[in-house]
Amino acid sequence: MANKLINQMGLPKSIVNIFTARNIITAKDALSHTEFELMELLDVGKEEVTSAMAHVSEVVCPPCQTALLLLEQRVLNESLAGHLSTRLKGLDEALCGGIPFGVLTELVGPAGIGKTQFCLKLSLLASLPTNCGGLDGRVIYIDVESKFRSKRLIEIGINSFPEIFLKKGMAQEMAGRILILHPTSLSEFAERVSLLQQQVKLLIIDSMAALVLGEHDSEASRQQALGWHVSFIKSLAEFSRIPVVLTNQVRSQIGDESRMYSFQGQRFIKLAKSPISAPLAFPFKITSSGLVLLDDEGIEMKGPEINTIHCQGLSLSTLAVSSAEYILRTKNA
Ligand SMILES: Nc1ncnc2c1ncn2[C@@H]1O[C@H](COP(=O)(O)OP(=O)(O)OP(=O)(O)O)[C@@H](O)[C@H]1O
Repeated sequence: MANKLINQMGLPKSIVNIFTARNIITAKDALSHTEFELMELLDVGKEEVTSAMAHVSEVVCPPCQTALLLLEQRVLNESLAGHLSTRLKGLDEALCGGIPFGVLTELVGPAGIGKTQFCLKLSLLASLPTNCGGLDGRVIYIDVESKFRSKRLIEIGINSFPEIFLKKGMAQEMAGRILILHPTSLSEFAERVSLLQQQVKLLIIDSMAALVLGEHDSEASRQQALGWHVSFIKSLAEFSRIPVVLTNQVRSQIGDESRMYSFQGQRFIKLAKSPISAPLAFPFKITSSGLVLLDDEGIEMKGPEINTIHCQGLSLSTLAVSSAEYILRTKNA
């Protein structure tokens, strides 16, 4: 707007010529002066300058918007952008339809909480036909630590969508839509990024931390690499307008990193850092059909508790779903 040309604003030709003669070409050039300076510079009267500047300001000023209009636009953008339904009623409602397209969604929690189980279910949902509520697409599943189990995928499919998975050949067809990659680095994946054009409707990276840790020795170089990785994946999400889900394991400062927690108490999915939802926590369990919410209402969390991940020795164990800034947490959060 500031670079808009004075001679294209519908001002009288006489005044345009005076501006041009004094090398005042754009709206910015004109608006950088006070009216008195312009009177002196252009050698014209106050009335003419005031009227010309009012016209220039009007042309370059962004149109007025009400709060209601901004809200309506946001809702419209959201619905155009789309969501991948998780089929977890409370979570979908809080997320305005599910995992959003075009942005990164991070699943973070301790080992064994259910991040991979959640990813398996999302993969199935993206590959299901649209008349069954899916996206009828292909999925790229970056399985960094070789935790993908096709047997478990089929088990979740049969128990969640028996009408599809029990039909002859359908389980194979659905599973065939999920392409598993085992890159040892993101650069290796980046070389195959053209795969995203082939009807891919979901990208999963399980786990992001492992992808970065595998490539770099020192903490400083990891953090630097993470910045690059996140920008790259963010732009992939924005460019391809598909949901991108990353997992990230929270590790205990004291514990043995490799062992799974036993989760004696209740597991919770917390919705943290969502730009559209209240900070909610949903109790869940894992069954043969995948993650199941025990309550669709959710518990509203007040204060910093929403960003806390509980793991060992506590009754509350958490899987956090967040769709905002990305933080590499290699220590107990
Ligand atoms: N068939 C099943 N029925 C019920 N629960 C299951 C089944 N298969 C796996 N689980 C549960 O899933 C949990 C493991 O989840 P998952 O592998 O998703 O963990 P994760 O968060 O991805 O861990 P990591 O960070 O180590 O990859 C186990 O606690 C187990 O209780």
